[in-house]
Amino acid sequence: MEGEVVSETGNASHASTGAQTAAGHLFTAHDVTAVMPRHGGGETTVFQGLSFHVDGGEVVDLTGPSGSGKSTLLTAFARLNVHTSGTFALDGKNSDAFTPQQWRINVAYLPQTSTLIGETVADAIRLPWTFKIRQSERANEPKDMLSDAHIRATLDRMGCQDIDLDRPPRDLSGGQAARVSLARTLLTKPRVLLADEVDAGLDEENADKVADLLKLAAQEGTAVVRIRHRAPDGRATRMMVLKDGVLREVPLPTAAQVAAAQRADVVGAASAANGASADGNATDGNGE
Ligand SMILES: Nc1ncnc2c1ncn2[C@@H]1O[C@H](COP(=O)(O)OP(=O)(O)OP(=O)(O)O)[C@@H](O)[C@H]1O
Repeated sequence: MEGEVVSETGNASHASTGAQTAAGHLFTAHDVTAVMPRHGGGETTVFQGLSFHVDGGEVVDLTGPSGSGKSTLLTAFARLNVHTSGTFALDGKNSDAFTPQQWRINVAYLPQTSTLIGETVADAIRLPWTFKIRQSERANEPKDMLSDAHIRATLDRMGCQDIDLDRPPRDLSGGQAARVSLARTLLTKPRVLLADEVDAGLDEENADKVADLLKLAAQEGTAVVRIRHRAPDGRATRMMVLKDGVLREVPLPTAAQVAAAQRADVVGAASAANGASADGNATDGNGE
C-alpha cells in the first residue's frame, strides 16, 4: 500500500494522482519518499512515492497518527529534510530552478514553536527582512514596508491589536508569540505556508485566533497546509490523512460534526487541565 493516494470525496479534481497533478496547481509534489536512519543502524522507510498538490486559497488539514510522518512530509515540501526526496514544483516550475533559500521564501515551513529574536516584537518581525536573500525583494517593496506603522497596521488587520510592538518578545504569552511568529512569516508573503501544529498547546481562544490568521492568509491567495491534532475547526477546505505510508483524502466534516467535535475538544481540554487523562483519539477528528 505504500505510496498509494486515495480520494474518498468523489471529487476527481482533488484525487492526487500523478496525472491529475501534472499541471495547473500552485504547488505539486510527486514521488515523495522519506527514509530515516534507525537508531542502532539500518533505515526505515516512513513513506514512499507520495503525491500531493495545493492551490492558493485552500486550507488543507493534514492529520494522522503520531509518527506517521506528517512533519517529515511538510519539511520535505520545504526542502528542509535531508532524509527525504521527491519532485516539487511551484506554478509548474521545478524546485531545482530555485535556490533552497528562494524555495523556502515561497514554500515557508512554520514549526510549532519558533524563536522570536530581537529587543522588541517589531524587531523580531523585521528579522527575516534583514537576511541577504531578501535585499533584492526589499528594493521592490514600498519604502515604509518595515516601518513600525506598517507592521502595526498589518498586525491590526490580522486581529493582533493586543500585541504591543515595543514589548520584548519574551514577555509575550504563548498565544501572542504564536500569532507574532505567524504574522512574521505571513509578512514575507509565502505562496505556500506549511504550518506544523502551530496551534498546539494554545487555549481555544488563541487557537481560534491562529486559525483566523491562516484563513485570512488563504483568502488573500496563500495555499495553507496545516498539521493539526485538534478537533476540526471548520476552516479546512480539504482534509488529508497520512497513515501507514498512505496519504488519503477524507471528506470534510459537516458543520454539525465540527460543532460536536469542538465541544468535545473543549471538554477534553478542561479535563486535561483538571488532571484527568485526556483521550486524544476521541477528539482527533481524523475520522479514524
Ligand atoms: N531526524 C530523524 N532521524 C531519524 N528518524 C526520524 C527523524 N525525524 C523523524 N524521524 C522518524 O520519522 C517518523 C515520522 O516522524 P514525524 O515527526 O514526521 O511524524 P509525525 O506524524 O509528524 O508525528 P507527530 O504527530 O507525533 O508530530 C517517526 O518514526 C520519527 O521517529
